[in-house]
Amino acid sequence: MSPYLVFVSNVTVLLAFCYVIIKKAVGGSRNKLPPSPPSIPLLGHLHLLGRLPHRSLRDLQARYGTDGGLLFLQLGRRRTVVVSTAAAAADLYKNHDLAFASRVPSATVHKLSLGSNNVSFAPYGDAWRRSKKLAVVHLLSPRRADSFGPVRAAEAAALVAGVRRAAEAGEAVELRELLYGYSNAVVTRAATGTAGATAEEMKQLMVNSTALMSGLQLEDVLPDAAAKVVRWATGLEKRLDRQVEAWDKFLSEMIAEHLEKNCGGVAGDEDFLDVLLRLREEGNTGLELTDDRIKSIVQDMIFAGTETSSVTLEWAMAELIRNPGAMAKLWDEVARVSNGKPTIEEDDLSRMEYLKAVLKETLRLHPPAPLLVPHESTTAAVVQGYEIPAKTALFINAWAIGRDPTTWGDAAEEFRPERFLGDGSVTGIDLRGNEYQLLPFGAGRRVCPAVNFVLPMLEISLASLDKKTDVKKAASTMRSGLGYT
Ligand code: HEM
Repeated sequence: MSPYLVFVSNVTVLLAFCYVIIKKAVGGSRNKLPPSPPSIPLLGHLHLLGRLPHRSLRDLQARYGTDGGLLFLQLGRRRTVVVSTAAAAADLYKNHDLAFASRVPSATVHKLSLGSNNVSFAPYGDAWRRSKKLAVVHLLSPRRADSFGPVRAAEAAALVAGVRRAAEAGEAVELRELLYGYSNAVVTRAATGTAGATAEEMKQLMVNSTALMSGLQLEDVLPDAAAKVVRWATGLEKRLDRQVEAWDKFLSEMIAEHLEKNCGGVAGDEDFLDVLLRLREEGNTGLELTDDRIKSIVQDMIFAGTETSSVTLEWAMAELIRNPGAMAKLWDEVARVSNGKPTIEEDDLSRMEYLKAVLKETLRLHPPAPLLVPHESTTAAVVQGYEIPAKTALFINAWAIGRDPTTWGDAAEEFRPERFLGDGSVTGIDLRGNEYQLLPFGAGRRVCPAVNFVLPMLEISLASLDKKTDVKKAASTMRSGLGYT
């Protein structure tokens, strides 16, 4: 063979070899990520999210996903994995919980949460672990939750009185406002002992902060430095600074009042702020409880607890009003267990099985955080056979998982508390993240630490809004209606 032919054939073999290697590498790396819809430059898949992202994500999963239950999205700058089935959630929580235990960083949230020195937004690490332990052991333990029984009873009575007043006068009632007022009062009284005008001030701070934190954040699409310039140029940075100052002033006054009040020791039950100040004195949490950290933790509890609880109550009432059969069963149970007593007592709640099923069913269909709070991975992980790189955001679509017909059957979209009762199809499923089919509080390391605290708070208010309260009469004249989205 001529040297020329040898050269040409060698080059051809070499090129073919390179082609195969490159194709394999490119194709292979694409194959290693979960399936993904077509994207557009800069936004990636952001434009596909819509007004109710949990709904859009379920539709995207149905259209582009596979049985693995994972979808890969490029949301602006953020690589994101969405989990939409109980099986994928089980794999993730059982095998990769640690890898995904951090939070997606956000400059706005960091600022408004007073430096993320708290439980909800702290990145995974020693400080978060110690803060979480502190919350679980000292703030939200079953014993501490019990100690707030009188607060729940008083606020449930105020809620009932508000509804009755409206029903008797035949007036329109903003049930949403009353339920928010109830949740806000219980959570702020537990956190700081505060009610009345001060709780109102706190409510205003929360409303303003939520408006600044919700929706698309600049850093989602722009590099950090550019996002900072835009925040400064648009006045957003100033608005954030003002909001942080207002929180800081408010919480500093709160600490000063508590220190003054507690100088001879706390009389009666402690609120969260009392507990944190006492733990600082005792000095054995392994965490430096500076004023700033205490402020951030107290603010975190109020933020995490208020809206979630009031939205749950609102959905429960909405479902009961549009399902009169369920409402009647609940009222029968309340009447039977309370046996003619004028008010419901917390001891009665343990005998109200239908009430508990109503709450489970409400949280199944309407988890107040439908995508939980986004996590972020700190290391690469192989989930359901796909390679997920480090620094990938994770959305668990608890809303879609709660409505998946493979778990919940053909009537998955219907409100049927009976499914959790007797020989119902899913009797044994609980709310604590042990069953990956029902995840309103999340699961694993980042699970909500407040289940003990919040369930009696939700139960006592729902049981108290019984037949005698005339909630139906009041609700039938509701001005704004309940959220049916
Ligand atoms: C119906 C009421 C509530 C629901 C449905 C709920 C749900 C959740 C969810 C989904 C998460 C995120 C889980 C995750 O990241 O995977 C969470 C976290 C958290 N919740 Fe709740 N929550 C409720 C009430 C409360 C209350 C009343 C408090 C405090 C008083 C609270 C404190 C927290 C905290 C501190 C975290 C952060 C946990 C962490 O990052 O490790 N929650 N909650």
